[in-house]
Order: sequence, then C-alpha cells, then structure tokens
Amino acid sequence: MIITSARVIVTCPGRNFVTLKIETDQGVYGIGDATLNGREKAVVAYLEEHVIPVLIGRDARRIEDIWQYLYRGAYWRRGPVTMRAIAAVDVALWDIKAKALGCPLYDLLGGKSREGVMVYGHANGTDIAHTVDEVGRYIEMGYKAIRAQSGIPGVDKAYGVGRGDMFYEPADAALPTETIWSTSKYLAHTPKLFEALRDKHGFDPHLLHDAHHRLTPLESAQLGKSLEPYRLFWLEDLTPAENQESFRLIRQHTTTPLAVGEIFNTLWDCKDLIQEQLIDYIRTTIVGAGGVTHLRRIADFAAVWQVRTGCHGATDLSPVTMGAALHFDTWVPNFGIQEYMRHTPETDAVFPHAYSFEAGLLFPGEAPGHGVDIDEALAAKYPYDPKQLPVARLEDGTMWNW
Ligand SMILES: O=C(O)C(=O)C[C@H](O)[C@H](O)CO
Ligand SMILES: [Mg+2]
Repeated sequence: MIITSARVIVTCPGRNFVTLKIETDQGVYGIGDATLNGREKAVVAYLEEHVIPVLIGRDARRIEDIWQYLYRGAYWRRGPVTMRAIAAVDVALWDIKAKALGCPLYDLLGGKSREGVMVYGHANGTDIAHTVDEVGRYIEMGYKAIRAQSGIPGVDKAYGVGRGDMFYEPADAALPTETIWSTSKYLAHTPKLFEALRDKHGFDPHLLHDAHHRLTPLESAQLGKSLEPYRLFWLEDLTPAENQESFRLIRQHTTTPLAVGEIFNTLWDCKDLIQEQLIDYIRTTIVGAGGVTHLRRIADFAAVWQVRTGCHGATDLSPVTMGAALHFDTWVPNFGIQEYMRHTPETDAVFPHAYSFEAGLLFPGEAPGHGVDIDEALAAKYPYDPKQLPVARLEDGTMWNW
C-alpha cells in the first residue's frame, strides 16, 4: 500500500487547525492533526518542506519504520514542531491501517479495556460564586469530573476564565494579549474556591484544577497542602517542568495528586517524573507526543510506575486528536481520565466524527480507523486567522509563565 500523496489542510472554523491527509494507491486515506496553537504555520512548513517529500512512495503499512525514519532520520530530534509533524503522519497511518483492516483503531491497539472513557469538562467562573454555579451546570450535563477555574480578585484575565459558556479559547489576538499575574493573590484565593465547591456539591464529583505553570516548587507544595481537605482528582502543571527534579520538593510535602505533561513531546521529558513516581497522571497526548506510536511507549513506561494517563484535550487539539485519543484511552490499561473541551458546532461540522458523549463518558464509536474525517469543501470556507497565546507578567512588569 503505497503513499501517493500527502497534503496539509489549514482551516479556521472558529479557531485554527492543521490537518495532514495521506492518500494511498489503494484508495484508502487517513488524516492526522498537526495543530500547534499560535505556531500553526511552523508545523505546516515543517510538513510541507521536510516531511511530505520523504513520505511519497513509502509503504503506508510500515508505521513504526516511518516513525523512526522521521524521528531519528531528522538528526534534530524532539520539540513541539517536529513531534507534531510526526504525530500527524503517525495518526494518519494508523487511521489508514485500521480502515484497510475494517476495524476501529482501538481493536488494532489490543481491543477495549473499558466501555467508555471518563472525561472532565471545564467550569470557569468570573468569581467563586459563578464557578460554583458553573460546576453545578456541568454536573447537570452528566459530567463525573470537572476542572474548576475562577477569576481572582485583583488579577486581570486570570488563566482559564474565558469568554463564552463552553469554549475557552486563550489564543485571542494576532499579537499576544498581555495578562498580569499575582501568585500571592492566587494562593490566598484558590483554597476558598474549593472549600465553596465541596460545600455546595459534596465530594462525589471529581474536581480538578490547573495552575498553568505559574508557581515555584515551594509555592506548589503550599498549594497542594492547602487543597488536601478538598480531595482533588488532580492538581495540574504547578511549576514549569523543564527541570523534572523540581517535583521532588512538591511531592515531599503534599498528597494532592499531581498531573503534568501537556507541553511534553517525548518520553524523555517525563522519564524522571514517572520513574521516581513524582506525578500521578501524565498529560501527554497524541498530537503533542509523536502520535499513537510514541504515546503508547510513554503509557507503557508509566504503567510500570503506576502512573496513569490523562490526555490533554483542550480545543486547540482538533477532533482528529480527540478521536485518536479516545481509541487510545479505550485500550490503554493504565487509563486515568481524558480532558474534553467541546469544539464549536462549526468545528464539528468540518470534522465529522464517530465519537459521542453520554453521562460523563466519551465513546470512540465503531467506525473503521479513528472515526474522524475532514470535509475539505467546508474547511476551505474558513481561511487561516493568525492568533497567538497570551503572555503573562508579574505586577511589577517581570515576564512570567503564561
Ligand atoms: O487544557 C489545559 O489544561 C490547558 O492548559 C490548555 C492550554 O492552555 C492550551 O492547550 C494552550 O494552547
Ligand atoms: Mg493545562
């Protein structure tokens, strides 16, 4: 089964998505997501200039060899651009293989380990009372797990609090929006949020929270300790994890479960975090970490250390990533949870998909492959719209982590 063409499709049905479509001489095609929020064109160029030319003429069935060729063969390894390009190829090839065999992707991976995939949604409020109401709304929609983020008094444009009820889109302007951050105000506010949430909604719903890399290790430990009474499902991205060792300090001080990894691209970014059992959930996902082929390696490694998966699933990960992730989640033995930020109806129309939501679970569907397609004619109606992620500064003007 020979690859005869590969094309990059850029579309913006409310937000930008980069999709790779690979076609074969047997008429079977596959698609993969290559979206890198705010840096889309870098991946487009990488695919068009350096990847597609070496794909044409290869046997689409040789997924592993093509993965190794693109990873080792580049000499320049890893990084978000390279690994997204590899992910797009890899997912398209798994899609092709499963379609050619007439089976859903999860069957190819080893079959179902569960019937449905527990997901968490995003409840965001301008203040504590609003966030408590929003969490209630998600409970009513059937969610078993909910991420709660709230505006912070005195902090303009706090992370996670967006416009719109269901669709938080942080990449909001052609040049980065400047936001202001205060760790002391955040640390004073956040325990009050979770106290109010448990008072109102009890301990049944799983609650999650994302600190979005804003804290030092010691501040992270303080937050983790202060939230222990509210028994979070996880506390995410407390501190930048370039230095994996920094999680040792956090771990020594708190039993709040820790999640990290949405910006990681390979096993090497989380090897120490996993094997020292410094985290409980690894957040790497299909598009971020080289596709199904590499994510499977990360998950298998994590299983040895009882670390479970918690795939990133914000809206900048296209329905193609969501579809592939759901097949992966349906199979992976050490599954933890899947993030699910709904896409807009325009996005869902451009990417018809087999997955569906019911009672807090997502189901990948039974269509052959990963079950997600692209309507190219519709996609062409939504041209690329340059948007970048915000940046953050401390109150004195110092650049900080957004
Ligand atoms: O979904 C999350 O946990 C995020 O942190 C979302 C990120 O801010 C988003 O994917 C950035 O593009
Ligand atoms: Mg996050």
